Amino acid sequence: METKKAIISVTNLIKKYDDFVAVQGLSFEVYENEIFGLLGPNGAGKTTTLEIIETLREKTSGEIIVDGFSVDKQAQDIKQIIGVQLQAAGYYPNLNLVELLELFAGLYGADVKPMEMLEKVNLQDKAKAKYKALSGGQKQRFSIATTLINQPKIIFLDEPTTGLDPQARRNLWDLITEIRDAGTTVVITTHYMDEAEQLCDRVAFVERGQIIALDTPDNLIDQLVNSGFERKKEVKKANLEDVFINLTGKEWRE
Ligand SMILES: Nc1ncnc2c1ncn2[C@@H]1O[C@H](COP(=O)(O)OP(=O)(O)OP(=O)(O)O)[C@@H](O)[C@H]1O
Repeated sequence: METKKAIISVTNLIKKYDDFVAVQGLSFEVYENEIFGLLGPNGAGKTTTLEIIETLREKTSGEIIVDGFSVDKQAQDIKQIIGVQLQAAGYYPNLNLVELLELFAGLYGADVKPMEMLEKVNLQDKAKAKYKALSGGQKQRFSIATTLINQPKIIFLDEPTTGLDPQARRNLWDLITEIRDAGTTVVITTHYMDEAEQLCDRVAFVERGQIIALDTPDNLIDQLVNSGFERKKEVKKANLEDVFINLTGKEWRE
C-alpha cells in the first residue's frame, strides 16, 4: 500500500443499549483507498460500529472523524461522501432497475447515468427488470451500484456476499476490488475468512465490542504460524470450492 493516510479515525468508541455495552472503547483507523474488513462473531458490535460511522446511529461516547468531518458536528458532510447499501425495503416494487437508479440519483441530487451504473456491476441486461426478479448475486450487485450513485469516497458493505454461490462471491470480490482500484475506500463486514483473506488489505477482529487484532491478513497469519500453530490436517493444494469453480466455470451466470 503506497499511501497510509487515515480517511476514518475511530477513537474510544462506546455504544450502550440501555445497560448493555455493545461497543466497549473501539479505536482504529481506515486508510484511504484500502479494503478494510471488520470481522468477528455474531453480536460482536460490527454493524453497530458501522452504523455509527455512517451517522445512522447515535454513539454513547468517543470520537469519529470521516475525511476530516466529525460525526458530531458535520454528519451532513459525511453523508455526502459515503455510500451505504439501502435496505431492500427501499426498492419500490413497481420500478425497474433504471427507474430505481433515477429515483435515487434524484434524491441525492447526483448527475449519473443509470445505464453506466448498471454496466459497472454487469447488470445492463437487467435494466428493465424489477429488483425482486433478480438472483441473489444480482441483488447484491445492484445494491452495490446504489452505493456508488453519489460518487462516494468511502462505501460500506455489510456482509455483501452472504448466501451467494462461489462464483457469485468471486465475481463480487472482483467488483469490490475494481471499486477500490478506481479510488474508493471500502469498509466491509464478512463472516467468510477466505473472503477476508483474499479481498481485504487489512482486517480488524472485533470481539465483545473490542478490537482484539488488527493487521494485514498476511501478517496475522504469519504471527499465528510463528507462535507455533499448526493445522491438524495436512492442507491439500485445492479445496472443494476449487472443485466447484473448476467444474462449473467462472463466468457471470445468474
Ligand atoms: N437496537 C438495539 N437495541 C439493543 N441491543 C442492540 C441493538 N442493536 C444491536 N444490539 C445488540 O448489540 C450487540 C452488537 O450487535 P451488532 O448487530 O452490532 O453485532 P454484529 O457484530 O454486527 O453481529 P452480526 O455478525 O450478527 O451481524 C448485540 O448483542 C445486539 O443484540
